[in-house]
Amino acid sequence: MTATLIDGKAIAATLRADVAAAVTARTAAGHRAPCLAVVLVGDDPASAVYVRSKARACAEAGLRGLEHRLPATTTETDLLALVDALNTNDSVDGILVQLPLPPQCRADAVIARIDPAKDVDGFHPLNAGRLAAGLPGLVPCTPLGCLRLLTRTLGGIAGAEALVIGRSTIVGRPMASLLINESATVTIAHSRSRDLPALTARADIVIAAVGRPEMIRGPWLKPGATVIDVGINRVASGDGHKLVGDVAFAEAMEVAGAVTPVPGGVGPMTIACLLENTLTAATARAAT
Ligand SMILES: Nc1nc(=O)c2c([nH]1)NC[C@@H]1CN(c3ccc(C(=O)N[C@@H](CCC(=O)O)C(=O)O)cc3)C=[N+]21
Repeated sequence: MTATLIDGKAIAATLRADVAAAVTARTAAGHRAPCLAVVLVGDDPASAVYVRSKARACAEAGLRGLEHRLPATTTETDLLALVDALNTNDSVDGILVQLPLPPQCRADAVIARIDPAKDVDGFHPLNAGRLAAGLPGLVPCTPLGCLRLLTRTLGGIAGAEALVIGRSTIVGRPMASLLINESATVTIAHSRSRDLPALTARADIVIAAVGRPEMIRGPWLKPGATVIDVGINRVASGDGHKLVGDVAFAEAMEVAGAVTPVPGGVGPMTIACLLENTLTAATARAAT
C-alpha cells in the first residue's frame, strides 16, 4: 500500500488565490489593500530567504508588504521603538518580527509589545490565551496551515485520535488547542514521553513537530493514519544538503493513508496562512 501525497504547495496556491480574491473585493469596495510589515534583525541567510518568499507571496495576493531590515547589533530598545511605531501606524495591519532574534533582543518582550490586533504570527500571549480558551483571535500560521491540510484531506476531524509530537509555543501547543477546538481527542508527546511508538500506534492523525530529522519511523504508525510533517531539517547529502522532515517519509508512505512531503507540505501553507491572517487582521481592524 502506498499513501496519498498531501500536496501542500497546491493547497496553499488555492488558499492564496482565495485571499487574493478577497483582497480584490475589498479594494473594489473602497478599502486599501491589507498591509503586512515584516521586521528582520541581522543577516541570517535562512531568515533572509523566508522574508523574501513572504514578500513575493504578499505581492502576488495583492497585499502591501513592508520590509524593515535592522542590523544584527540593534538594541532591544530600538527594536521596541520600531514595534511601537508600527503599532500606531494606521496603514499597517499585520506585524511579523522574524525569529530567532539576536541574543540582546528578548523575543518574549518584543512579541508582547506587538498590538494583539496586528499580531499575524499569533504569538502574543493574549492571542495564545484566546486560542487556548477557545475564543476567536489570530492563530499561529504553521498550526493553522496544518489544520487546513487535515480538513482538506479528511473532511472533519471530530472524534479522531490526534497525536501532536512537540510542545513548542509556536507549533505544538497551539496545534493541540486547534485540534481540541475541532473536537479531536488530543495527546501531546515530547522529548520526555516514555513510549512514542505506542502513542503513534493509536493515532489517526500524527502531527510531527520535534525538529529531529526522520525520527518518526514508518512501522510506528497506525495503518491508514494521516501524517502531517512540520519538520524542516537540513541534512548532508552527497556534496551538498537536502531538506528532510521529522518523519521517515519513504517508510511512512508504506503504512500511512496520507502524508505531507518536505519540502512542499506544511511550509507553503505557513506562508499562505500568514496572508490569510493579514487579511483577517485588516478586516477586523476596519470593523472597529
Ligand atoms: N516570526 C516568525 N514567523 C514565522 O512564521 C517564521 C519565523 N519567524 N522564523 C522562521 C520560520 C520558518 N518559516 C517558514 C515558512 C515557510 C517555509 C517554506 O515555505 N518552506 C518551503 C521550502 C523550504 C526551502 O526550500 O528552504 C517548503 O517547506 O516547501 C519554511 C519555513 C516561518 N518562520
